Amino acid sequence: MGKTLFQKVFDRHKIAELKGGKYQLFIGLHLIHEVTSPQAFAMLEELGLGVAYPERTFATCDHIIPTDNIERPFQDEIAEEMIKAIENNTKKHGIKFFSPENGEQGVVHIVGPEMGLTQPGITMVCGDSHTATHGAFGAIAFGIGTSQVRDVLATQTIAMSPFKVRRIEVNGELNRGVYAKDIILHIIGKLGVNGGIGYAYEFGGSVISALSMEGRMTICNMAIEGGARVGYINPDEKTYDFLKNKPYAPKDEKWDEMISYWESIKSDSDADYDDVVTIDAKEIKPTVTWGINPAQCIGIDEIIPKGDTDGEKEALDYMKLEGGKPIEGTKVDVVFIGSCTNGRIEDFREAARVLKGQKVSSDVTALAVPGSYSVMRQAEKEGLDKIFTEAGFEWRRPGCSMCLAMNPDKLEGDQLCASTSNRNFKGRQGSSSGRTVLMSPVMAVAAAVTGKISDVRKVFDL
Ligand SMILES: CC(C)[C@H](C(=O)O)[C@@H](O)C(=O)O
Ligand code: SF4
Repeated sequence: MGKTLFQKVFDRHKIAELKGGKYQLFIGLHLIHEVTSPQAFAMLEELGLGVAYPERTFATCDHIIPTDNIERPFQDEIAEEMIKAIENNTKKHGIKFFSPENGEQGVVHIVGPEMGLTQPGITMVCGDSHTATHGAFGAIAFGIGTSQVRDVLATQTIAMSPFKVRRIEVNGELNRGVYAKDIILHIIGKLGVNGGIGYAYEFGGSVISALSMEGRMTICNMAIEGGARVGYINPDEKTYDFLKNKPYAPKDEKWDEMISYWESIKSDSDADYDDVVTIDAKEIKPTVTWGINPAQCIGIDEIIPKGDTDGEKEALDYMKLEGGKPIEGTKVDVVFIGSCTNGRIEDFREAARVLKGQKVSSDVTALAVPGSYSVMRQAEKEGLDKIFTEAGFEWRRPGCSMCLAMNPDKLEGDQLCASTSNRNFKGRQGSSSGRTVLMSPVMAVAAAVTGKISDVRKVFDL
């Protein structure tokens, strides 16, 4: 029996066998941000320890950063303290900081790949649950808690048990108006928010292979929303083309050497999976959430569940939606295009393509927030920002923004937000009664233009 990429990469990074089925695993790359690193550095300080491999650690600031007025000091004192802490900690320990001042800042899961730090066959961690995003390159990447951030800073290793591996194959031809976001929402809808607990998800099949690297990142980004801490895709030519010439990508002979390593860690064709799920692309429609977790989703032309279970009742109640009715036509107050799920250049290109020449509905507030300075610069170079602003969107500076509202971008009261982010939990977007409906960027544009949750296939000539 052959091995999966997960098994090969895990085995290669094992240092020692520990008690209870755990291993000490070497971590190739550690990304840090301002929310989960300050206490980790404080714990190191208390223990009198330094950072073992500062050259394998990279920092950015994303959650708390304002997206309109980025003048320092930030108006919010806590935000200012947090950015100061990461500035000081990175300086003290000789860690590279992708700052707004040097024009390299962005959401951590967008910056890693665009810098060429995210590479196939590495182990990587970040004190952030959406770290599996980097699995799109064939890395074994997962989120860790603050005490593990401390451990990785101090030792560059972590204690963990391997995951089982579930292969999720998506084959066939995608329907019109269906994007990576719809695919992953559909998968989570099918397998549930807890379906992936204990598993790494290996995404494959002809539909996944045909996706761009941006689309693949959207898929892996949401693995955790299905309970899987790791989500990955075997590397291929697209992966290598994306990586080539990125600032931290291997160069010259090292590049050729790495290609042979990357090829060697792909899952074998006879790999032994713990589970296999096959999905026919024809089943997948433009998908939206109607509830309070990402598995509570339906095709845009489907009916909201009636509320037969307590979970459904709770969700309908919170969302102020009526079971048994269509979701299409529900009034939208805010539209948010951005986040580490859908804040990449391809997302803004596709959103701008359908938005061009249209106007945001007069009662909708619409934000377009690039995932990083690099995305922002590229979008502006292509004139995409103009398309957004002329339509009535606000074009902002990079950050997590309204994805979780640890910054001034927040919903008010029970506003309903059509959002390209990854979580529709209660209160997620900054108001304790705010409502989130997850969808793809083009669906968000359709919502912005019509002021309602709409079927993109009816609104635009795709
Ligand atoms: C703040 C951070 C720890 C958190 C995470 O772990 O994912 C955030 O990024 C999120 O998306 O909820
Ligand atoms: S964009 Fe959202 S999901 Fe991504 S890291 Fe920021 S807060 Fe978390």
